Amino acid sequence: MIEAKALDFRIGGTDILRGVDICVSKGQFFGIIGPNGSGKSTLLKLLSGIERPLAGTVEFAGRDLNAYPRKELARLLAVLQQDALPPLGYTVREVVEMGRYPYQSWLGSEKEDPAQLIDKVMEQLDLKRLSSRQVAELSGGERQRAALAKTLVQEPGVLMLDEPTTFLDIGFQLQMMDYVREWQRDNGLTVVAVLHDLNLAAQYCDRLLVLHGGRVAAVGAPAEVLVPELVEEVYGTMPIVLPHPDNGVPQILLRGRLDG
Ligand SMILES: Nc1ncnc2c1ncn2[C@@H]1O[C@H](COP(=O)(O)OP(=O)(O)OP(=O)(O)O)[C@@H](O)[C@H]1O
Repeated sequence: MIEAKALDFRIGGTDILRGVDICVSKGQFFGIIGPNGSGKSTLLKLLSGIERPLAGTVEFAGRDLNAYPRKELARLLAVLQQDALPPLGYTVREVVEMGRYPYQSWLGSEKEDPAQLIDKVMEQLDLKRLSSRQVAELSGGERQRAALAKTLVQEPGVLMLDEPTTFLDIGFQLQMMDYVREWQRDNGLTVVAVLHDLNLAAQYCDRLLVLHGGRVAAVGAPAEVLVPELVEEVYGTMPIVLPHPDNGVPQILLRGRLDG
């Protein structure tokens, strides 16, 4: 579904990404992890076409990303960036409706009325009671849900998420990830997510790519990637890794320097 080869990216003479390959199959939940500054958000920008690589190629379904007309790409791909909502003057419903832009004619109308779809997504994300509230008045978790609803009504085949759980408490973190997984399973959505929380990444992702200093340090299933030696090499701290009692995926326990 998504294939990027030999991606290089540089800012002001500094290498940010070097020789990054990534291959994501249709319907996969793919996680990008790595320490601060390792290039995760930059990689997501290259994969979504927000930035162009200095060298290398990005293809969606065998076609170069740059060959897609803008609206066609917007029907295929939705990106949830951090704090992506317009700050002022819109209600939650209006913001969610903006997700239908790729399907509208230049007059702003659609062939089929999207109201039912919008209602369904708002219902699923528990946004109906917030429908006429201004987005500026929402809590962090409510804003994240509204932003996710906007991307889901876009009915994308591919959803890219940049740290979608930042600022959310553990209840909302799980809720957010569960919503995305539900869509992934029910609608065959392909998900590429930059995640900081390694335990969430292990729970939800089919595959993980680890970036370290702008290069790929490892790629594979969570159990192949989240091993103590690699975590120590990349993050500089030696954790305890245990299988989750529910499903056996690796979970990380941190050790303070003075512990043990
Ligand atoms: N506009 C910019 N100008 C200069 N350097 C930049 C710019 N944008 C990113 N960088 C640098 O590129 C590197 C990778 O940044 P990026 O945001 O992709 O990392 P990240 O892995 O997403 O980090 P984090 O986990 O802290 O969000 C960092 O060293 C960052 O300082």
